Amino acid sequence: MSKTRVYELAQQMGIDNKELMARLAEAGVQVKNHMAVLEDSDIKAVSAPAQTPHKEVSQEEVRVKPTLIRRRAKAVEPEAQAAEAAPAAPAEPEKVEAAQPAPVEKPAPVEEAPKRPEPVRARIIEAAPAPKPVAKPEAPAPQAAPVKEEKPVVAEKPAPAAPVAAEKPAVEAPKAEAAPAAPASAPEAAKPVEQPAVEAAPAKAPEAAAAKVEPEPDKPTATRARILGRVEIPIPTQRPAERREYQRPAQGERPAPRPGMPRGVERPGTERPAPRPGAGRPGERPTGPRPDRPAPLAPVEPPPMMDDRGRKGRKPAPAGGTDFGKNAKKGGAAAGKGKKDSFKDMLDKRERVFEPGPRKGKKGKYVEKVQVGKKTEITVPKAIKRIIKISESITVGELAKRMGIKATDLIRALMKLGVMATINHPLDFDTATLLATDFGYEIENVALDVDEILEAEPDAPESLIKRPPVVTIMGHVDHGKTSLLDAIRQANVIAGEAGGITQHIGAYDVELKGQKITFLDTPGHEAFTAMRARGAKVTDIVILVVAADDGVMPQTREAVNHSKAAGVPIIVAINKIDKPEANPSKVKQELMEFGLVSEEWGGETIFVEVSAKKHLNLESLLEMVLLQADVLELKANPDKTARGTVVEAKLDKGRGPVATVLVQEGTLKAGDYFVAGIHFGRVRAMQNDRGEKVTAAGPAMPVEVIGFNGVPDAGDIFVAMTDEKQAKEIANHRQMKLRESELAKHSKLSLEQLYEKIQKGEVKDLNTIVKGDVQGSVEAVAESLRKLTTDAIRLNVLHASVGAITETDVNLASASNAIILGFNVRPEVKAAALAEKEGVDVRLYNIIYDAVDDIKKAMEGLLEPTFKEKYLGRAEIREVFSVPKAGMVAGSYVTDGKIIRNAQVRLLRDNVVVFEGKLGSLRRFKDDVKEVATGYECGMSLENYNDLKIGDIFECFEMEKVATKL
Ligand SMILES: Nc1nc2c(ncn2[C@@H]2O[C@H](COP(=O)(O)OP(=O)(O)OP(=O)(O)O)[C@@H](O)[C@H]2O)c(=O)[nH]1
Repeated sequence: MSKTRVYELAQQMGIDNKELMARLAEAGVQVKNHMAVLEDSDIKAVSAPAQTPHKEVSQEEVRVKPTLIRRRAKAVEPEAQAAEAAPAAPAEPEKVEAAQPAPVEKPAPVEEAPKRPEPVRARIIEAAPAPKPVAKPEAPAPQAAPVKEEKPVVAEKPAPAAPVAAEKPAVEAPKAEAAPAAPASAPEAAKPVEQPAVEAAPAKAPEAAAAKVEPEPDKPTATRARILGRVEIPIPTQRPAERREYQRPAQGERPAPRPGMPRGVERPGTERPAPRPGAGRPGERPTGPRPDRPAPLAPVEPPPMMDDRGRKGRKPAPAGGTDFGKNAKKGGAAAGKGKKDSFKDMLDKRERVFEPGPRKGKKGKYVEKVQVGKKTEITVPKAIKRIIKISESITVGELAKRMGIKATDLIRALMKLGVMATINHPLDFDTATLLATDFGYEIENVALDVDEILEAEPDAPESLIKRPPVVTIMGHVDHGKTSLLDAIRQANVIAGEAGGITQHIGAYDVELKGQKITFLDTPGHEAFTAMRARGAKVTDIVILVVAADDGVMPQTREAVNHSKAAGVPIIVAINKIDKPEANPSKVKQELMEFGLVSEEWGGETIFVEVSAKKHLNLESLLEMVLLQADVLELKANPDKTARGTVVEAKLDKGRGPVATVLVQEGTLKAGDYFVAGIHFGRVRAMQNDRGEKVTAAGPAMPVEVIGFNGVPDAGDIFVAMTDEKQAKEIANHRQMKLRESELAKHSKLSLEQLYEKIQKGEVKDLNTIVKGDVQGSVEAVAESLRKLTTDAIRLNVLHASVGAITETDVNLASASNAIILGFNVRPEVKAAALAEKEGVDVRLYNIIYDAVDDIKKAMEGLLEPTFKEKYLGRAEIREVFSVPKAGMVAGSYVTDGKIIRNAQVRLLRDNVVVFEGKLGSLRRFKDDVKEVATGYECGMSLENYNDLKIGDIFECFEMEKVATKL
């Protein structure tokens, strides 16, 4: 080769000029620079077999230590190519560690291997120059192992092992299409299996080399490469290689590598797997790529991904796609123009795709849209809308809503005024006005003038007709009030409506000679007073019962005073005249001092001597009542909407709230709307005291009305209305008023309590809440308790109503440090639990006097350590059986706690105690058991009590001795 210059040869050899010059120097050829012309002999000198491997462009091997070779080479086998393709590897200066020096038999250089134990650094030579050697057919020819010469890897220092390695690749040349690193014959040189690392780090060499491979694909097939050793592959730090199946292409159908697109890039799945630890024994033949293992050095994701993304319109990347980093440009340039993206580009592209940050894309897809929001316009309502109409009061939340502001702002404004309020706090007209003004609003009070609406219109005299008198019986304890009422009623029933079943509805009417008399069935002045305190004027005539054998007693006196205060005429019934010791005269005499002078003694008071027991003079008593009624000229207009008074009320499990209404004027008809106290409703049904259904009730007729929305209080004025809306409004209005007053009362009370405690030291207030089964007893208890107030202790009844003790009651008690007194009622399960938690004392009684007695003792500090009931559990009756000998047995389900055989038990029906005593039996299936826990069924019977009904509740408890609290 004449006129071959150094740089040309270097190019042909795929090495750089310096290196060639160094080799030339080694070979004794002196050149000045890369432009120097070389003689053929010179060229031969540097192309000597021993050195050929070094001249290989696409492979380098370095013996790092005796047992380790670092090598970078282009694979001969497809796998190898693929591996190379894993071009993600950083540029060329890849360092690969070969496991062993790979002892090789044949080629001489192999033998040298052991002689060169010193580690050598390998370097991949750029692929660009590699093609040239291929073009030189003679280069490989001269040597026994021409293939070796084509080794793509060139060690800085000739590595003897390299040639050895080169031998094998030859065999695999046919498949070596992929061995882009090895031009033409090169494929053989690079033993793919051995150099995973190399493949991982292939430079651009592959592409260029691959292109050259095509011309002589079959050349290398003659021999088979041998394994020199294993290459230790550094653990990739970039990104894990993808695990893909490698499919070895069939011989002959090897596709020509496209220029600019390295094999590996196209087929990333062929990355060579990492050698297993310990697998790198010298001479061990590689088993080929292990597709099941991830290639450790496959830092770049396969391009197909990009293709898959279908991103179009991107500028085609230059060839030399495996280049990265500093070699990227170079490689790209060297490889010429490719149609595909370079890896770097692709990587960039990929990054772009996944980049979370805003990025300006072609379509603006990733451009952050900064939209400037439209400024909210603050609208000012028209003057007419700035007037808020309220009805007496309004809650904080509602006022805020109407003004279009936040409730918190309003609460803040209230705090400035010194009012701590919640969103549901009611504001009166004045406060609301004050607040609204601050926010530019006006408040208009459109409150209902309830009194005006409910005011009874005066009736025209001609519309008034005679009505029956309403009578209340009063008297001292045990003087026979109840007996007299019963006797009158009994006599009346027998005389008139035999067969009628008398009902306790709190009032009833009797008839005498065609004239009716209505009796209120709540004897005692407490009830009378309580009703009167509510503004109810119900009673026309009072029958004062005085036992002829006992005379005037304290309560007799009270009754007289109450009656007089109410302006109600009194008819005195001297009872028990059947008794031998009866002394009616004494009674008359005693009553004189109260201004009750009998007619026979020149007075105006009617006295009738009766015997409730013997039914003596009952008729004459009634006659006197009618006579008195005549004197009173009791009249009413029946032809108008009804007005009346609630006499008694209760919550009936089946029918809901039920109240006995005494109609005082007008006529109440079924279907009428009405308002009663804080409740309203519509008359769904009515029945009289004999349980008969009635459709209309005229003046002085007591009827039980169903259709209330809540349980009214005794003494509530009942007004029938034609307008439902109005009835509802009035009731709601009253409710709000009541709440306000209760709130005020409670806070005032506790403040006073605190003040008094500070001022008076020992003085205490005792707050109570009274719950009972019927209104009458509740009123009576409340009244009795109030009377217990002494100089030392003031007794307050905070709340008294009909029904079970609820959580609300307990809460109120807890807040006011009150005790709860229950009469024939029980706490609901949740209420009992809450009471326990809050430490609220709940005392349950069946007898009013027991309660009063307890309170009295407590107030006097005489309350002895007592037994307190300990709640154990509840069971609900699901089925009732009649068992011979045993009586009624209840199939029950324990809903709470446990039922204990020997504990005490009470039977509750609608939360009212109907029996208290002991269990007769407690069984599970056929066995007697000591206790049954929650969730189990059992059979229960009561000792001496058989009135068991489905739905009744057994409440199990035991008595515990506790220290007195009060
Ligand atoms: N001998 C006799 N005994 C009577 C008569 N009326 C009532 N008694 C008895 O007197 C006792 C009390 O009678 P009640 O009707 O319960 O008296 P009360 O006034 O209703 O009693 P309290 O409800 O406790 O206020 C009972 O034992 C009655 O049997 C009567 O006319 N003659």
